[in-house]
Amino acid sequence: MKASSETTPILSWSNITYDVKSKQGVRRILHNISGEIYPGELVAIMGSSGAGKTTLLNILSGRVQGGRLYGDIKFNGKKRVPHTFKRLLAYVEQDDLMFTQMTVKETLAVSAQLRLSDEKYTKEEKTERVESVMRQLRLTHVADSRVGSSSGERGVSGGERKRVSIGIELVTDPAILVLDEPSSGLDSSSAEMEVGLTKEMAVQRRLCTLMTIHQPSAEMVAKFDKVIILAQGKLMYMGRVGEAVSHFEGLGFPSTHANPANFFIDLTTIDFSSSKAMHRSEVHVQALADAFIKHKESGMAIDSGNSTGSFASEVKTSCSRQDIDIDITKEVAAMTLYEPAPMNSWISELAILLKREWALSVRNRSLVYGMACEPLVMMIFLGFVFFQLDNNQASVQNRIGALFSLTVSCTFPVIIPAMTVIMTARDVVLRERSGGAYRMSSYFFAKTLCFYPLVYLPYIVMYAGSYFIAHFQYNAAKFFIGLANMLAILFASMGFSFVVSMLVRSLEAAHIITPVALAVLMLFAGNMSNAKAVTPVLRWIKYVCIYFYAYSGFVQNEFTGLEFECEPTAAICYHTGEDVVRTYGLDELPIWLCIVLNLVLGIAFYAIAYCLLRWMAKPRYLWL
Ligand SMILES: Nc1ncnc2c1ncn2[C@@H]1O[C@H](COP(=O)(O)OP(=O)(O)OP(=O)(O)O)[C@@H](O)[C@H]1O
Repeated sequence: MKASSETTPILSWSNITYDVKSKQGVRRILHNISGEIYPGELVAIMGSSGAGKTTLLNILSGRVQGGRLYGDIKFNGKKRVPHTFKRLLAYVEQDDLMFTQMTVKETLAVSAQLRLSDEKYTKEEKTERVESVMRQLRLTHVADSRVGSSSGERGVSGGERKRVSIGIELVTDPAILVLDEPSSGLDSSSAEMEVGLTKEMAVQRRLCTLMTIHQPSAEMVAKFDKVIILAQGKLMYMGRVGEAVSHFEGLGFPSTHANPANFFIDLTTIDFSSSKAMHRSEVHVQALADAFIKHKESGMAIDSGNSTGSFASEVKTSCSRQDIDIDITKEVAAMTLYEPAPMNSWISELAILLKREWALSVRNRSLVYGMACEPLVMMIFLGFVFFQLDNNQASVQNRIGALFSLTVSCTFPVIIPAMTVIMTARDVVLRERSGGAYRMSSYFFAKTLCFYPLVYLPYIVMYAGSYFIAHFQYNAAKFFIGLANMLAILFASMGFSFVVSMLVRSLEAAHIITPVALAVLMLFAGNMSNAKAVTPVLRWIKYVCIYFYAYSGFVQNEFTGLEFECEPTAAICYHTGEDVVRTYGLDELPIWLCIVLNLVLGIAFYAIAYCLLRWMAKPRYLWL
């Protein structure tokens, strides 16, 4: 594709300079980088590891966070407006962040349904868009296969998965496609196919495509319209591949490689083998950067006859001829809290997300079986360890133990799996959110609503089963009050799992922190310590403790109205259930208030989790 000189570049940037703070002071990551891309061009950013490829890509995509950014970026010749620009730019991340249990077609369909406006596209048009993207990306034959993952979950191949990632973005019909290392983790033929298809789309859709790439094959390089070569954050070259080779040859570095990419990388890689070698290659890179500035300024290739040999030897011996950093355009990027505008109504988002979340939940076999089996196992043990409780003094201890086990079983087995599921999905959700796919509130509702049937149904069976097997007080009112108490602690437990999922960064850390936090809270339930005799300074904890309210509710509900036999030899004898409740200090709050307070705690947990999710998902980008 030939870029016509009379068209305006779709994206142009000048004097991009990016600094970050490091222990040694300010570190310059990019130095005065300028360039432009025209519609229909496929441009590759190349350079060795740490050259600044991803940083440049992120800056141009408006995704850089932190640090100080200078320069100027224009979209279609004008200053970029975050809302318009972000809608027209599609960013494909290096890691394929997708829901592994969804099929290829479902994944693309959800993206189209959420990200294409209902006002502009009919359902049929959205479906046709998905079909056309699948055809274009050669995904039709795997349309109904699960996406899977590279870490063992069965699904499509690595190349197909990468193409699904691209498809998710392409269904929105962007003007600019940005890909971070699209070939990483792929074998050479898949990587070539990837670049080939990207080139095809660039031509067919007049899509401007910018990608970072490490070490492309000669066949891949031949498909690039232009290359941007970076080293140490400095621009070594930007332009056509063939001209790049002659540019460097003109500077006295003849290519000995069949693959131009290897030549560029060899020429611009910093040699870290010793401090002397490092200094030498830094001087070399600086000289190449200066030479390119000169090349651009003169507007023509350096006459090889004049400079062959002399430039190369100059590079080897001298320091930089000009400090390219002194000419920074002092336009500093401001932090923008870019909130992508939703494409569709809240209800329509909720309906799409509910369908997807439900499909994800029921396809997660370990979650479904785990959630169903754990309460049933608990029911059998609770029922038969405390089988047919009677009214002797031993039954007091058994009731106390059974009710505490019931309380605890409504926390750990719910919180840990729910937390794992929420945290595993978090990165995909944040990716979707950064593309403006939906509001966080609709996602939050869909996620919570899908958990309820999975959790509540098995627990209701567990409660009813253990109630009758253990023979708690047979009384309809008591049965339903106990059930309400259990549903309240389950509600609070799920809220708790959301808070931990939003508060803790890594799943490993969450798996350590959560059991410790729950074990501490358990001390305040009123079983291990007397609810009224806790160390005064720590007593407030019981009022934010889901165990305390639930246990208090269960104990009062079961014990009130019971009378116990007193054996003549018994050292301690409880005559009535009320005596037990009083002795344990669990008569402080009426049962209805215990239920209400657990619901209030649950609502508070959900509210905190929602605020944390919104805060986490709110993109804070430096914007030029
Ligand atoms: N926010 C930051 N804080 C500190 N250092 C940073 C930051 N962003 C980038 N860097 C550093 O800047 C350099 C360039 O990083 P970048 O990820 O852009 O390189 P790259 O060319 O994409 O490398 P690779 O091919 O290995 O991914 C690296 O040394 C990196 O550690």
